[in-house]
Amino acid sequence: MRVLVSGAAGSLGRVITAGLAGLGHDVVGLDLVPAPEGTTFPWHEADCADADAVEAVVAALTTGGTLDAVVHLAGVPEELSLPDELTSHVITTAALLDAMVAHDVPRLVYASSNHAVGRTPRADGELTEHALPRPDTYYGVAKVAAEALMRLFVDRHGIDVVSCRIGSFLEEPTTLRGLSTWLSHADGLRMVEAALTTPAPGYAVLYGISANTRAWWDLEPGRRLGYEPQDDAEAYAARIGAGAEDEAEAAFVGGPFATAEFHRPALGS
Ligand SMILES: NC(=O)C1=CN([C@@H]2O[C@H](COP(=O)(O)OP(=O)(O)OC[C@H]3O[C@@H](n4cnc5c(N)ncnc54)[C@H](O)[C@@H]3O)[C@@H](O)[C@H]2O)C=CC1
Ligand SMILES: O=C(O)[C@H]1OC(=O)[C@H](O)[C@@H](O)[C@@H]1O
Repeated sequence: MRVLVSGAAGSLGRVITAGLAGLGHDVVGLDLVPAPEGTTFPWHEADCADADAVEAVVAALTTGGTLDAVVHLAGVPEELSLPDELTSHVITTAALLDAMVAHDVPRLVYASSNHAVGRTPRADGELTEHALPRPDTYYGVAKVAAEALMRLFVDRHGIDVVSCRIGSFLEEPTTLRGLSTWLSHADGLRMVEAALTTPAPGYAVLYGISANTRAWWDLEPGRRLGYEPQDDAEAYAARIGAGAEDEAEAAFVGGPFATAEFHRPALGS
């Protein structure tokens, strides 16, 4: 497949582009910043929040060729102001969706986040794909809004979207929470590959975590799409130690993002 990967210079982007290229896909990178040294695939430097710039990139890639999918990983993975979050996650997604529809690009794989449902209490039990939007931060609000926008485009235009609500994408888990929420690099690639190749998903959501012994987020939605995680954070449990998890952090899906540390006005400073 020929795949445009936004946020290609980032922590997910570097792993996913290298992995997809290794699987034989024809990868094109897109990022605000230049290609990392040694990059061997084509690269476009543009702001995904700039609709004209995104349109120009997608137009160039679809003139005399086809683009099979976009993997949208561009975005700031932290809590910013509400307007900045909306720009980083919703406006960038909108620019890509508009360009995809204009140039018949049929599939989007999106790096959503557990923080879209981060304020869901752990006491509610297993977290399923049917959890209602329940963000823990403005970051989470923006992921919810991006998911709503993608669903609208699926319904209106018949494109396919797989929204991956990622846990903690790291080389290895570093906290007690991470023993439940870890997504290994190899499983991250398996997740994206499944989301790219599963036949006709329509609009689908999955939880992007590894096969962690301590997981309490449902892996079935991913398995239905062909995502079979192989790694387990438990292998690192001894290294992390038995230190008690902060009670407030353990109480919600979003962990620390759901704590009072992030409480602030939605507008103004
Ligand atoms: N790292 C994690 O554990 C998780 C990440 N995610 C999501 O995955 C995506 C990627 O996250 P990471 O790779 O960790 O972040 P990162 O900060 O390492 O990489 C993001 C990349 O996107 C680029 N970028 C940011 N805004 C852009 C824009 N407007 N236009 C073009 N490029 C832009 C940056 O230059 C950077 O190279 C984000 O959307 C994040 O919300 C979701 C859940 C967990
Ligand atoms: O929940 C988590 O562990 C991760 O979730 C995210 O969406 C964030 O981008 C990342 O900074 C967090 O570490």
